[in-house]
Amino acid sequence: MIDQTISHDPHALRLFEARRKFFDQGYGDEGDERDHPDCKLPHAVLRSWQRCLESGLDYRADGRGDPEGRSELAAARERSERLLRNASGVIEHVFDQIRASGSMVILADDHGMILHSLGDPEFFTRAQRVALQPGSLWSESMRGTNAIGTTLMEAGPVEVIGAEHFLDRNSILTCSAAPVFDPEGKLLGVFDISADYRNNQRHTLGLARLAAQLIEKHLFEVEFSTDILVAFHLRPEGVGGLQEGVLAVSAEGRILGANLAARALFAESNGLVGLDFNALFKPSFGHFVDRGSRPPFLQTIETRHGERLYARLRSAPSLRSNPPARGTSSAAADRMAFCDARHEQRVTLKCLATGDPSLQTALDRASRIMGKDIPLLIQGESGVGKELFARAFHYSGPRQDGPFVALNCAAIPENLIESELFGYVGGAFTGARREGSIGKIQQAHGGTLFLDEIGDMPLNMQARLLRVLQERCVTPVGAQRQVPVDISLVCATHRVLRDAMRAGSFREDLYYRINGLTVTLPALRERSDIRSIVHKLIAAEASDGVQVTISEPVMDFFERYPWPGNVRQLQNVIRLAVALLDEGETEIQSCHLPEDLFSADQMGETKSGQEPAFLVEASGRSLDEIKCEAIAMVMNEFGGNVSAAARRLGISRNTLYRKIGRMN
Ligand SMILES: Nc1ncnc2c1ncn2[C@@H]1O[C@H](COP(=O)(O)OP(=O)(O)OP(=O)(O)O)[C@@H](O)[C@H]1O
Repeated sequence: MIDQTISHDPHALRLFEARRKFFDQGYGDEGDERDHPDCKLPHAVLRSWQRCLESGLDYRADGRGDPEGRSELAAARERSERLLRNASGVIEHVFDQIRASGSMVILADDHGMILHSLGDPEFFTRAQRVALQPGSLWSESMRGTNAIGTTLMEAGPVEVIGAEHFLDRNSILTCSAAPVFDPEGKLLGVFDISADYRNNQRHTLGLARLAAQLIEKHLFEVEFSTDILVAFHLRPEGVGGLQEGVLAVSAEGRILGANLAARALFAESNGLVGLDFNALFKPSFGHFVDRGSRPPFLQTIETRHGERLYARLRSAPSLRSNPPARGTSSAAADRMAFCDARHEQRVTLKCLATGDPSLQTALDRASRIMGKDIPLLIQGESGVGKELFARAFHYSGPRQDGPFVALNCAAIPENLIESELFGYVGGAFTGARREGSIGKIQQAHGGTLFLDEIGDMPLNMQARLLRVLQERCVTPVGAQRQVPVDISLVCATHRVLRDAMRAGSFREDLYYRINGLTVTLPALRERSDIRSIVHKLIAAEASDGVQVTISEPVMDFFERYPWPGNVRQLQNVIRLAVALLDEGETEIQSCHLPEDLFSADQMGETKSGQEPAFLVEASGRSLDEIKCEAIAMVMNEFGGNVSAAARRLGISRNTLYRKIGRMN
């Protein structure tokens, strides 16, 4: 049963003793300490031995099992094409790391058939003696306890060293394996590293696990490249690492896929796929997306079981083109709810007219080019409503029954922009969906294509886009033929494109092609219709039938505040205020406003003693007046109680005394 080589190895001898106990007396000592003097067997190994014994397998059996024929291997590879495609890079990478260590890297399918292997030549020959080669089946029922087959049975990483293999003949091996799951939690196969028993290295199991995780990560990112990804971890620094949990979520907030860490965190018995984001987390999906789309991108969220996580929203191209239905996402609902007809999905330019002259000019000019083949370029700071304007332009014109398709050029990785915009044919590149994919340009056929943050489009894409606009045809990646497209183009940017042109990051010819008409939307602080917007936003946020009003001091403060985040910020402030109203309370007062609206920073109390950037920007508008206003309002609200007012304002009592002194 044991050869000369291992007879000098204390571990091997203890293992030999353990085998004797198990096979002769029918029991074994379980434990996780392999080096324990009593040679405790790892739980997984002992469980496997028991299974093998119960199935009638004989440990002395030859069990070699010739490799299946070529056609079986080809069929298995075909069946596992998705696994092979996503694993090939990892196999090569890991093999590079362990080259010349007398090891072999193996990928097996979910039946235990070896699909692919890379190994050092000297170990290859030994491995072949036990049929460790492509086409061989290493299921537990076929070959007893072994890392591949036992990993499949245990659905977790397993290391099987020397005589822990059930069959005597396999005791020349040491094998470490980890399962690979698809984003739905289905076991796809096993990543294994095998070597001569004498070359056993402690860290090999860790390497196999890491490799399996890398394959899963790759698979996840490729399969959900066009969906919304939510990455999270218990610690902020864990987000972005290999241990992060990742969920792929549809625009409606439904879970489409979950990686292993996410599945482990929730441990839902029926899996996570198909569940609603809102059933797992607070805040709602809409709030999460809304907050996660702007700095600071890392936010805290809570699971429904009260666990606090750090989370980040990753590429969400599909969100903008397919906004969630009202009730599932407040972000999308915001966009829809702006007209008085609150359930109106199709906002029009008319709805946006709330009395500000410069906005009115933009609306008038845009109306004039409606239905004409003139591209529209919308400029303005972040949050002023450029996308809403683009939607309104689409739904006010003759293409309103066609699609409105949006792509945020800043929100998707550079290497995905091409396939997102132009689409691709099946097999065009590694990771491409077999059936290919239709790009945004083609999706917008008969309607409007909205390219947000066009200033962030990579230069090579700019050249291709220009060609599409000139030729009115698109060529998907890998396709031989052009497809004619009929689109109306609306672009938006918060950058000054002329500066980008001068800096060489934006093509001049494209610039002239996209700005048939340029409109610039005013920053909120420059608008004269803040009151109307506030009323409309309150109406959109308040629940049906409840008439919410706003106190005059708060409205006054709103009119003077510089709103660095523009309408988006105002909308968030109002949403919070409405949510903070007590039952029966119908008036928004300063106590319903977020504290950071008055924070020390915003009151000009920065460490350097300088005004924060947005206050400097608004310097033409009497900052002192704004500060005094805020202080007076809060002091008034707390009946002159300085301590309470200072707490509310987020500044110290001394600072508040000083400020009041200066005001007087
Ligand atoms: N005139 C408006 N009336 C009501 N709500 C508005 C208005 N303008 C913008 N909003 C709301 O403010 C939020 C931000 O608007 P939008 O996304 O259109 O801005 P943006 O300028 O495209 O921002 P970014 O440059 O950051 O993409 C949205 O929720 C939108 O519904």
